[in-house]
Amino acid sequence: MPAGTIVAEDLTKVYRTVVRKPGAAGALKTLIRPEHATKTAVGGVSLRVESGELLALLGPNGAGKSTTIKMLCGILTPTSGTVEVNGIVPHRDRIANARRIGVVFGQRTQLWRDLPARTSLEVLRDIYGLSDADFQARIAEFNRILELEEFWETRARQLSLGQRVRCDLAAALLHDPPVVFLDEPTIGMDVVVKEQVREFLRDQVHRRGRTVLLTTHDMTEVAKLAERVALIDHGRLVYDGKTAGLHDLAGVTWQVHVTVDGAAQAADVPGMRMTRSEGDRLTFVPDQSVDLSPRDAVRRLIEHLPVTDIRVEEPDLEDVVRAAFGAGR
Ligand SMILES: Nc1ncnc2c1ncn2[C@@H]1O[C@H](COP(=O)(O)OP(=O)(O)OP(=O)(O)O)[C@@H](O)[C@H]1O
Repeated sequence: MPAGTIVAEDLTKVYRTVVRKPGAAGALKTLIRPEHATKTAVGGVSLRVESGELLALLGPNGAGKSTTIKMLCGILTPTSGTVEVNGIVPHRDRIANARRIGVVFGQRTQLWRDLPARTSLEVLRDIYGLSDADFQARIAEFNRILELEEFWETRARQLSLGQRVRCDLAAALLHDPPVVFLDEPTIGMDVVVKEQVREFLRDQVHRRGRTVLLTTHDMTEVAKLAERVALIDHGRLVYDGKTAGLHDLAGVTWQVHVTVDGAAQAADVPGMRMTRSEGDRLTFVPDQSVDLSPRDAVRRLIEHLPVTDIRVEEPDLEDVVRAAFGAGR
């Protein structure tokens, strides 16, 4: 398997937890004879990410995204199924795996709280056995987009969230891993820093050919960054394909809003269905049986109606994903 490839087959994780009973007597019972409950957080997920590809893993709270990413990066051992990243089984060969992946958890840091950002990266340089020349070259590369020098001498605990995650990204990629996992990397950041992080990831994928798998709840992020998405719901994959193809899955499509000269009339436009009529304003959607582009729809509407204004509305990705999860249940 080539470096940079992620392959998971039928990946499953069942958590086993102790059922806690209320009250002092309950606590005693739990201690003496604990009862267990099981929870299938991920149930049979198969996916493949090729070298140089960026995949966004989406899903509602509790869908199983973090559990999946933790199995892919070797933090958790799967209950069943197989996983290989860079040709390595991550939970079996943890040291070799750690040298070939980078991991960023948006909510946690791998920096040393009381050390300046620079020193944390220097410690990692020594752990990975990087030469000083390689270290300087890597930092210069990161600096170009992440602007680390602004807070180079600040202790990690005094960094803002955006500064901390920028530094965590540098830390995760310092040893030049082919595969990078990011769990909600931009959570809680302002729009400027979010865009900075996105630009950095785009650069790492397109120019450096890294493979990136990230989880996010931010649909703007997905629309701007990911050509391919995987949707996970109740521990199962409900979609894996092009971001643009999500529209078809959810049955959500573009629509055309038209203003006509005079009062609205019953309009019969081939290949289109009228969904709303208010005064001189009409809304049309394409017939499901017809393969019509928005451009052709506009042409047809102008041919058939006395149009004074026309606007195509693309569906909001947020609505599409909401509809998709409805469909996946
Ligand atoms: N250590 C654990 N022990 C028991 N159950 C767990 C554990 N970790 C997660 N779960 C459960 O497994 C399910 C999947 O959790 P997971 O954190 O993978 O979801 P997620 O998609 O990452 O959610 P979010 O978007 O809220 O971070 C949830 O029902 C969660 O409560």
